Amino acid sequence: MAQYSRVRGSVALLRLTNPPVNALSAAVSRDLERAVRSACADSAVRVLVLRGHGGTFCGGADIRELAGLVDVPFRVGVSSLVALVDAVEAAEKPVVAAIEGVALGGGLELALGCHFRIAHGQARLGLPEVTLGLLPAAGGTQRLPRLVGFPAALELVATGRDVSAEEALALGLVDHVTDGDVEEAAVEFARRVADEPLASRRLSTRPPPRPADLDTLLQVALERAQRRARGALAPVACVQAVRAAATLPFTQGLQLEQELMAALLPSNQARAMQYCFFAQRIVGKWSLPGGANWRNSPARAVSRAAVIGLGTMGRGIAVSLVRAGIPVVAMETDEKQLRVVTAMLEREAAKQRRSPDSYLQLVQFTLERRDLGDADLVVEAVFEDLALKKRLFAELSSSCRPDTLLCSNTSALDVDALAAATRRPELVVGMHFFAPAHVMKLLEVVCGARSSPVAVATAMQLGKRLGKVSVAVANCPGFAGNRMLKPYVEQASFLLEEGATPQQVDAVLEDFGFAMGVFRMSDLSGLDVGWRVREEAGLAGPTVPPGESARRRHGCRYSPLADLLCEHGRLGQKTGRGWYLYEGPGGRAATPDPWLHDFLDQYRRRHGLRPRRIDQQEVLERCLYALANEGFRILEEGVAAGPEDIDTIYVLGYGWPAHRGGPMYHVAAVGLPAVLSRLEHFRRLHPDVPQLRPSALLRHLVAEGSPPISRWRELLKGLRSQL
Ligand SMILES: CCCCCC/C=C/CC(=O)SCCNC(=O)CCNC(=O)[C@H](O)C(C)(C)COP(=O)(O)OP(=O)(O)OC[C@H]1O[C@@H](n2cnc3c(N)ncnc32)[C@H](O)[C@@H]1OP(=O)(O)O
Repeated sequence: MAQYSRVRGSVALLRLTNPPVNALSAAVSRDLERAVRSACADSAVRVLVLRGHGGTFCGGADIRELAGLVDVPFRVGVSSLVALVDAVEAAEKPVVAAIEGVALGGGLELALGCHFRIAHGQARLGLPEVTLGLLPAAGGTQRLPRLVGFPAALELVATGRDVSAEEALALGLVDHVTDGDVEEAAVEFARRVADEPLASRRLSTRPPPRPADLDTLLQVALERAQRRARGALAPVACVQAVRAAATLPFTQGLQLEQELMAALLPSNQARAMQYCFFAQRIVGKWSLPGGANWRNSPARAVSRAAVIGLGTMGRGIAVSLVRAGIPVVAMETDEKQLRVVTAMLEREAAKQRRSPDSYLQLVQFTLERRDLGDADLVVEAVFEDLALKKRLFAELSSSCRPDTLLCSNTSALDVDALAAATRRPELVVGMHFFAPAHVMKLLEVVCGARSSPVAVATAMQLGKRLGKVSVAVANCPGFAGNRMLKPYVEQASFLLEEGATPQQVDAVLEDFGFAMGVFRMSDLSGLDVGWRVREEAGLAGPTVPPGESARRRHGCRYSPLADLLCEHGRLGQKTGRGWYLYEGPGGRAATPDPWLHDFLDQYRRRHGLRPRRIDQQEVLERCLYALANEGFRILEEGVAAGPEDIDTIYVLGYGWPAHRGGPMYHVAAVGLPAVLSRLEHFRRLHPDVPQLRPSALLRHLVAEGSPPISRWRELLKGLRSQL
């Protein structure tokens, strides 16, 4: 697991080996500590270089141990890693970290224990523990501010953001960056510093810098952490731990760091976030009913892509492709959109510290379909209109190379219908990006009934290359994410009819941890989006059958509130009014609107609805259980392969708070029997709302004794699956 060999006579090269990411399990930490001590005791050794095996330094402590998936008591785990870092720092011979790939979490803490750090130009460094509901507990919160100062340390520890080697150099986190062989550079460097005094290189002995505005910095960091993830414990604990570096001697700071970690580790939030971590890896392991899967189906190389339509979605997709180094042909008739996408690319290039030209030269704008002919993959991102998309797919099928993959960014439409319009249905898949597509980490890959393994593999792989988590789902209206959103939004509207206000519902959801409540979200995305979908489905507008009552559709309860707002021209932020009032068209600050409250009063009176007081629990249960209930139906039908897929979709695509794990994780944590009983209760009260009827799968799981969520995926394999 950790060996050392001598190179160039006096340099001990220690290699940390624990594939795939050289995670520091308790056993590996102990082994490496022994190797460090042996090298230090070897009189032929003057200096040590520490590197990782297989092109990466270290992915941190072993998360399986932290999550309790491998049985190692917390004290043993922490003490092994802390002892390792302490031993490295205390070594009487210089230790140089040779960082390539990643140095994350405990891996970076280990590097902070080293006396010098050399990084490869492509390396990434960071302390992502906060994203696992934890904090760096091997001295990271105490050493980092002593090295890079408080502003940077607070930001990096509390957000978990990782930095490039270049940024690390600018911060003083590494001493040297090389684009050549990192081991070579580190050995060279080590020989130069072999005789340097080490006292000032031991971060634990350095006095922390004390900026004059430290109190303000800490206060701002705390408020930011609280705002960013409402109700999340870890970001606050991270700030508290870094603050200790300013106020306490190193050893006491370390002790506080470990006490905070000991409180976080067994918390429900940490469990939920670690579940999310593994869920995001499980979803990459897709399979299709015919037996094709991620292992046996190689993806096709995408060396040139095309995007059709540079509206909000198409622009983000084009930027994502360019950022990943993929040349793009972008087809758009509106010149204004070309200017917008050009400006976006320039901004992105600046963010990545690249020249604007390095991005702009990868895009070719065109009006001609024949220019798409050479693309390996086309992503269509035109207006959400099935007839228009079908026409386009038929044309693409004639004009593109016979092996070009045709992908649609539709968020709800029938991918099989698009495939049927082409002469290559096996090369058609949905690639549902989320807005803004260059920011959001989720990609729903929609597998049509005839999509081939190579098409699915290529779309899944491309998502990963774009830095996204790809989740394979089967084709059905709304796929997984938007299909589940429908009952959630509907419940919220019913609650308004029954006496709630948009701000009351939103406040409950935001207290739960959503970045935005359902009404603020709907104002942001635009009320007309759902209105169009409802019109197409015959639920709103001229397509509603004559004689249908305002509050019923197909024999079930229906709320026309959103349709009525659209008819009043209240489309959300874009028109300056929707469920809330804004400063003007395009405004962002939502304030309650007296007009809307009058409108709701009149509406209730018109329909004989007596408003009642609705408590927080009812808001939460009706919205979230209706949503999760649809999730069970999706699993039952095999539209998604497991709860991890749904939870990943919701956490990465819909702002579900990661510290609550996702909708399926949440209901499992609440307890399936309790959720079933509340759904039965609401169903009795609202017999005309089918979404409140508990799904067969929920009943089945309760009847089976509510197995843990980790077993659902296996159990579902016995049911009908489209994936
Ligand atoms: C009881 C002990 C107490 C210790 C106290 C000290 C506390 C220290 C805290 C920490 O260090 S927490 C860990 C912090 N590190 C991270 O959060 C990094 C997590 N990993 C990643 O971000 C990525 O995996 C990666 C390292 C950037 C590699 O990405 P890549 O896309 O190349 O591969 P993946 O598919 O993500 O991962 C491959 C494989 O490896 C598993 N894995 C990754 N990191 C860890 C880890 N730190 N521990 C255990 N396993 C890890 C991952 O689950 C995949 O496994 P699979 O089985 O192939 O799906």
